[in-house]
Amino acid sequence: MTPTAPPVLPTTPQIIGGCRDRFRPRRPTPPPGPRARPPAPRGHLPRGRCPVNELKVTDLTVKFAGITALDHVGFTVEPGSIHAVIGPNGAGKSTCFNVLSGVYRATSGSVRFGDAELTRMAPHQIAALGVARTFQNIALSKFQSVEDNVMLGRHRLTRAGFLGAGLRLPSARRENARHRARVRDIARFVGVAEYLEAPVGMLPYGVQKRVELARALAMEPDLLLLDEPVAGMNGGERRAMAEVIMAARADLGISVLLVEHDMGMVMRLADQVTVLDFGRRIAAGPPERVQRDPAVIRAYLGEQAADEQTADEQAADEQATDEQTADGDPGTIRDRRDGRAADERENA
Ligand SMILES: Nc1ncnc2c1ncn2[C@@H]1O[C@H](COP(=O)(O)OP(=O)(O)OP(=O)(O)O)[C@@H](O)[C@H]1O
Repeated sequence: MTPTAPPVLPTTPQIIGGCRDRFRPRRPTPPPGPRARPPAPRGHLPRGRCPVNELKVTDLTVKFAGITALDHVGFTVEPGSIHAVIGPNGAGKSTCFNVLSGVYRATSGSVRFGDAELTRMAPHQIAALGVARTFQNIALSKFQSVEDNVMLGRHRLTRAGFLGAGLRLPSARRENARHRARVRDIARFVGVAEYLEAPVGMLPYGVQKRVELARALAMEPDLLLLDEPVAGMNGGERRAMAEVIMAARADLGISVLLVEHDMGMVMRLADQVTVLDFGRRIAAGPPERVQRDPAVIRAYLGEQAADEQTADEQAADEQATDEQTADGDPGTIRDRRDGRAADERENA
């Protein structure tokens, strides 16, 4: 089956409690032409609030027996921005995500989301603050329908207790209907509405990944943590997912922190990038700057390749990279350890 692109609804985008002005995408809209970005899908997701909380990671250290997976790492995710954490295999990206979502305990350091200190919280408490995450490997109930899977994301917003729902009290039925209507809105937003009745396990991989994103959005998050959202996808599926992520930020004002190996995706989506290597932060800044950073090139390509980049070559690279970046091309960064990013270039 071929992936289905999210629909572009023929409506004026509804932005949502004034979020649009406040969280307008920071990069200028590219001019029309062959390199113009496709329009983001428009949704109907009324929200009563705008995210105002920044995520501030300070001096975060995580040690496993004998291994320092994160070593005094720090970065800030501004409200309404897309921030990428990248790095070669084993750099500490997943460990970082697992601390932010309460799965791992930090050895030291701080993770603040607004006024809350997340390092002392359990995953469900962090979720209750409006932090939702997706996983590297799809974590959905394969035998349940798309609708029921996305409904699981509404759990923390459900007021009717187990008894009320079991007895099918009128108030519980009304609430259930409201949540299901919202789930349908969200399914339209991410482009999976046509699959609502289908068991998740029957769907193509790219659609399943979008269902997982729909479930995270069903939690009405202020911050989305996306762990390799396009891993294993083909080119069409990647583009569809990229559009949904951009729409979540642009139309809903949701902040996004993503870990991704696909450098084309990172360069295209991220406002800011933090680069880790062997648990340390080796670079940070806008993607255009980070991809030219010698420490980053060294981390991905190795010492020799970095040394071979003479001043003349760098000047030539810069010009080429500017052109590639406009196309979402990964540019100079490739993964020295598994070559995945390089293979993914043509699909970006
Ligand atoms: N639960 C754990 N127990 C022991 N060591 C761990 C654990 N989780 C991660 N590590 C180690 O911490 C280091 C960082 O791993 P991590 O998975 O965070 O890297 P990563 O950047 O996400 O890599 P990848 O891109 O391959 O997913 C690695 O050396 C890894 O072996």
